[in-house]
Amino acid sequence: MSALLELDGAVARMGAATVLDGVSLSVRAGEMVALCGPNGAGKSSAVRAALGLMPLHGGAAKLGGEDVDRLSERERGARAAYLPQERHIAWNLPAIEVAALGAPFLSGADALDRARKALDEVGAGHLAERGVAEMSGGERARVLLARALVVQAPLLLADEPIAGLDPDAQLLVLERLRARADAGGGVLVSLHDLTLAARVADRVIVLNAGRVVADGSPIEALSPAVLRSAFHLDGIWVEAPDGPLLAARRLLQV
Ligand SMILES: Nc1ncnc2c1ncn2[C@@H]1O[C@H](COP(=O)(O)OP(=O)(O)OP(=O)(O)O)[C@@H](O)[C@H]1O
Repeated sequence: MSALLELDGAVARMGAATVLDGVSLSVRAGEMVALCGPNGAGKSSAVRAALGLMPLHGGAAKLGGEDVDRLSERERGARAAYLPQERHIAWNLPAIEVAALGAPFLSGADALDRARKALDEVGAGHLAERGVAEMSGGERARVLLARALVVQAPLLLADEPIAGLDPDAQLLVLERLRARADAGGGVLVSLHDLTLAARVADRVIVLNAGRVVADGSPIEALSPAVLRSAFHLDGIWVEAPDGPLLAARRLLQV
């Protein structure tokens, strides 16, 4: 079966900068892949390129085996749900109506029903009637995740979905994404927390300066050498009761 998402030697530039420099990666059904890397490594760019939201200067981006440029926006939307890093919502609508926007092709009642379930799933059922402009950043993040879950596309791309969330909410969100993969969907999630990435993901892809520098099982990909070269960390993995735990300190000299 072909991958749900594929970047094949993707090259992208912004102004004079090359932000993706021959990136190849894939996400298959049933797989949760964490995209890790330091600030500016190209994680958001890779996600956007995969969705056809950033033009490529070389290589290819495919969704469901088809070149993304050949797909209409409606077809892209049916193949992939996208939770962007940006959490701005222009209109002060109740959370349930914002979440229902993830299912524009359903009747109003069905969309609202699905939206209510998704809000419950992310622990935001109590916020359903509240205007999104009257929420904290973390509450709004849950509403936007609910909107992405409402889409029910085979693939879910989430760009730093746990940034700014409290620890319990971080684990809840990752559990929901994990559940998507366990139910047969593909999930690509960018994460800065390497311990959480190692605990939830089947595979970790590390980007640095627009290149893939590791792709493998979490502990393999986040090896001491990669921690050192990509993250400037002196780190080791230790076995803790709930899974691997990264013990790391900054490298003073690289
Ligand atoms: N509008 C822009 N114009 C020029 N360069 C940009 C623009 N947006 C991003 N970049 C550059 O593109 C590179 C990749 O950015 P990207 O947002 O993909 O990184 P990231 O890994 O998601 O970073 P972060 O962890 O900080 O969110 C960075 O070097 C960044 O400075």
